[in-house]
Amino acid sequence: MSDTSASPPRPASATRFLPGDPVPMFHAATDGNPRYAFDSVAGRYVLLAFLGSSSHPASAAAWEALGRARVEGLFDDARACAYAVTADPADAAPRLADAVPGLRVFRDHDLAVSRAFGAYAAPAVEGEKPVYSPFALLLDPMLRVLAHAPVAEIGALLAALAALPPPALHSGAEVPAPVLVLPRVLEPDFCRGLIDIYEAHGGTESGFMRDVDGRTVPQIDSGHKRRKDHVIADEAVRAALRERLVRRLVPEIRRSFQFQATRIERYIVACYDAADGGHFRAHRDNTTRGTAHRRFAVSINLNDSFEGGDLWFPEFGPRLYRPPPGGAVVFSCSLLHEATRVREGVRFATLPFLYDEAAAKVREEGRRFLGLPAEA
Ligand SMILES: O=C(O)CCC(=O)C(=O)O
Ligand SMILES: [Fe+2]
Repeated sequence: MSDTSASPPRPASATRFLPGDPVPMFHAATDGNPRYAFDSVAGRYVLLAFLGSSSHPASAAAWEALGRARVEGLFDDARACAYAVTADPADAAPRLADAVPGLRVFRDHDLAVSRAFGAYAAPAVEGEKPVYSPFALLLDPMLRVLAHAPVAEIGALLAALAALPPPALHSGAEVPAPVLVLPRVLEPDFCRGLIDIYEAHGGTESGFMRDVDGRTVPQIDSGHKRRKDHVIADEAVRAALRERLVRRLVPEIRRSFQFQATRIERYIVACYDAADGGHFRAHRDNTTRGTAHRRFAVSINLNDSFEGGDLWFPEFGPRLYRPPPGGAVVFSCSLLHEATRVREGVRFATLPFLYDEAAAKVREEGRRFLGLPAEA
């Protein structure tokens, strides 16, 4: 966005992030996960402490303070969690070690994260060594800055965190997620027909996309996602589904979001079965190069004879969303969302992604990175 007004004043502490600013998303190694996705921690308060190295006395003291606060119950992964960022290989466990739930360590040995957040900056004078300026950020459940402080003053951030309301009330009152809930998209007979197709063919365990070594490839991890999908092969059924989306869903997306959807990805009947713990944990739908074109995700339930199997949007609080059979929940593919575990029965759904002509160009580009033939 271009703007002719002056840039905001520099904050007093080392961070260039001011209250209200969204922070960069990143992947970094923890001891438990070589590619921990920071964007997936949204939905709770987050304390992100750039320590640099615990060989700095102030950073060592901040680490101690985080550990004490965790023991006192401040960091539990539900209301809040904390992350220390170290660039120092000498901080390997046990010097700095994860204490789950609540406290984890990012191993930022290439300094990519520290650089992105301005904790590690090139020297002002050429020839001098770059400087690491340890500081901490307190983030809201949408991963926007609430407060910042040099690590020596981390106590002030911990006190501020302790005084905050539950995450769902961080903006003062509970707000619904910016999603569209739309009943009556598919008729009961049409829903029944799609379930019949699934039952006639069965489904195959479906993965999720991840970028690995520059390619977007499907991954199977039953801890993250458990669902079987049948890809609808019958062109007449695809056309009938498309017709209903164009007639009943596309105009409502235009009304609510000023977006003209012209393309559909994915004609599937998905099945989350309580018998194998069907679920899909918190994720966003457009975070890989092969999926960057996706604009709106659509969840249309085909039945209602199940317990659990709700959608929720952690960045916007704990409210659950469950479209009636034949009804849709439509949401931006960049929102964090989760399909909760089906506790009883079987949930059938059809789950298209919508995009437009501009995004079709992005998809064409993205095909180069797909590690599998792209679906029509
Ligand atoms: O089960 C749902 O309604 C959502 C599925 C989902 O998030 C996905 O397939 O990416
Ligand atoms: Fe999704």
